[in-house]
Amino acid sequence: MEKKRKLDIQRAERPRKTPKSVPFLPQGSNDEVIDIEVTELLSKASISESNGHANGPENPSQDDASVQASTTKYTKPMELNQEVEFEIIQLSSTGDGLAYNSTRDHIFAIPFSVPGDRVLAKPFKWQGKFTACDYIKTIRPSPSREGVTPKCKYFTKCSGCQFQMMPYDSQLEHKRGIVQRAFKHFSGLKDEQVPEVLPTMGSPLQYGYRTKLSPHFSAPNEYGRQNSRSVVPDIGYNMKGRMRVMDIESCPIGTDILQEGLRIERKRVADNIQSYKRGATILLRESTQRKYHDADSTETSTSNQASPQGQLVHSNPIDMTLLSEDVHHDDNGTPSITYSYPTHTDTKTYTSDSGAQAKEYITTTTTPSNPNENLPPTTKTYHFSNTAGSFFQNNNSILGPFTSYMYEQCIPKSKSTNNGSQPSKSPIKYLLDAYSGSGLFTLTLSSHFKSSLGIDIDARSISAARLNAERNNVNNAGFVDADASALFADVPYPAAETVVVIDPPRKGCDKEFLKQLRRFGAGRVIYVSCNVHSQARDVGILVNGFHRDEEKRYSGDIAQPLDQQWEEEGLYKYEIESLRGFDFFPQTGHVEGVCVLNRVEKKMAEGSKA
Ligand SMILES: C[S@@+](CC[C@H](N)C(=O)[O-])C[C@H]1O[C@@H](n2cnc3c(N)ncnc32)[C@H](O)[C@@H]1O
Repeated sequence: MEKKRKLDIQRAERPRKTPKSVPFLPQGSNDEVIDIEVTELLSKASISESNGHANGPENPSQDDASVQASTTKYTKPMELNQEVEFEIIQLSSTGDGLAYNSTRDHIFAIPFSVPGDRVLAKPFKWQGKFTACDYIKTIRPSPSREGVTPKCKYFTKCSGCQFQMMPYDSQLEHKRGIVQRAFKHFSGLKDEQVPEVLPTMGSPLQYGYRTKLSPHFSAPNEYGRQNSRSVVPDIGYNMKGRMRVMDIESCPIGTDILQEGLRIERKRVADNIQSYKRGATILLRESTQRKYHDADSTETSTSNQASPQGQLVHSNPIDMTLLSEDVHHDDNGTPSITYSYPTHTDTKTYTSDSGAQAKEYITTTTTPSNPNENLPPTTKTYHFSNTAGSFFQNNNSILGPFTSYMYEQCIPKSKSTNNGSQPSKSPIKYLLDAYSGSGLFTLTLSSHFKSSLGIDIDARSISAARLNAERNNVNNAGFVDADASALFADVPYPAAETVVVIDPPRKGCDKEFLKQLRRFGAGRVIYVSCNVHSQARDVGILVNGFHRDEEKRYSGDIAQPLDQQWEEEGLYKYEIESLRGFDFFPQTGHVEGVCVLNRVEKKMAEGSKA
């Protein structure tokens, strides 16, 4: 009986089947993001039409127009699969150029195009309000493309990169807009609750930066396998807009050693194709071994105790001026590349074994908190080893500036935030690192704190984090291998003196985690995310306790109380101090968001919490 009741509940909670004109769109997915932006564009067109129309309503509000646009039954705008010319008017957060049809009541989404372009494209998938198109060619390029040549021969076919035709500054500015729109559409917050988004921090490397590649292939041809023929499938990435793999021999956003690895692993698969019954993904992960010139031995041959000869935490400034680069293949054809710098040499290798160890170095640079002291910036180099198949950030070149930024953000600098209220008066002395992985933040931020605690659900990452703490001589950090929401079960730190760093996977935090965070009431929160849409939703919950209501979205009412009980229990709320994007993935449409929040002090005295 109980079992049947459960099943009924599950059924009732499943998304209801919606009419074709209102498809169910997974929250924060690319489909939902483009749907919202297309709706907005159609609303604009409908407002300008109405304003210019003698019998139209006088000054209809934006909301009226949204409702109108969202409830219309859409008709297919044209036969698909024929080539048409379009004028691009806007770039969506999903990286598609958007164009109106001639009657401005339908949108076409054309990848690899920018506003100002006139392009030839082939509509292939009607999706109600808009139609997805294949890019064919640019007929009249926008002036903004001038001087930019895509570096990849697969660009405009492969789904990996969207922006190789854009100047890098424009990519960064566009990503700032993505963060802005994410908070406008997904947080449920009022404009005055969201500060101006700071300029996107660029990546030092804009090509050759990815330290992990994962090309894949579909099931090898059955006929070939049965007849012992070598029929090698395409090995690479999905074609843009299709679930079909295209053959990719090189990927210029990958690091040099991974280009070598890609060539070798493609050949390995081709030579052994008879042994594959199914498709597979190939892991390629870079690993670095560093030798400092001021130490007489490499790190791995020294003990874990810092010694003048073989320092594990390298505190002297390092000079990254490249002096020479030497590609080497050993007798088995295994490649390595040695890069020489004035202070050290880095030897890069790659692994395709998800259980092998991969190693990276990250140098944080921090300026003294009191500018009057006139002290030089302090640099510290950490090294991280982790299992190649576990999570680690994929762009090493930005991790130095990024962790330095994170370091600066841990402690509030000014007495008031841009919203005019005050950050916690209690000094921040403790760090809780939720979704810590192998300890990137727990360790690089550790010198700020009396004590730090990292938590991650991946046991392999937590073992790596403990070893990384030892190897980097970080003695004030502990790690727990558990679900993030367990973090608040028995926190040893006073809430007002604690900063919580959150860096969840793309789907964001679950409600239980956010509820517990608001109950604990950490003095400061830094929310890092590779999906600014789920980040905006979660930040909305921290700030207002409100969330977007899926059912009501189409009637323009997106902010609903999450849970009356939360409000009655008087859980802490937050306000946003700053918001900024980081370009972890140049040439692609992705942006990493960092949102810094302060606890709002309760009006009534609640001494026991703080
Ligand atoms: C985006 S990664 C961030 C890792 C780390 N902060 C870093 O930058 O290297 C997200 C991490 O969340 C972990 N994770 C996923 N679901 C989790 C959960 N429910 N509780 C705790 N950790 C989780 C994953 O194992 C992964 O290490």
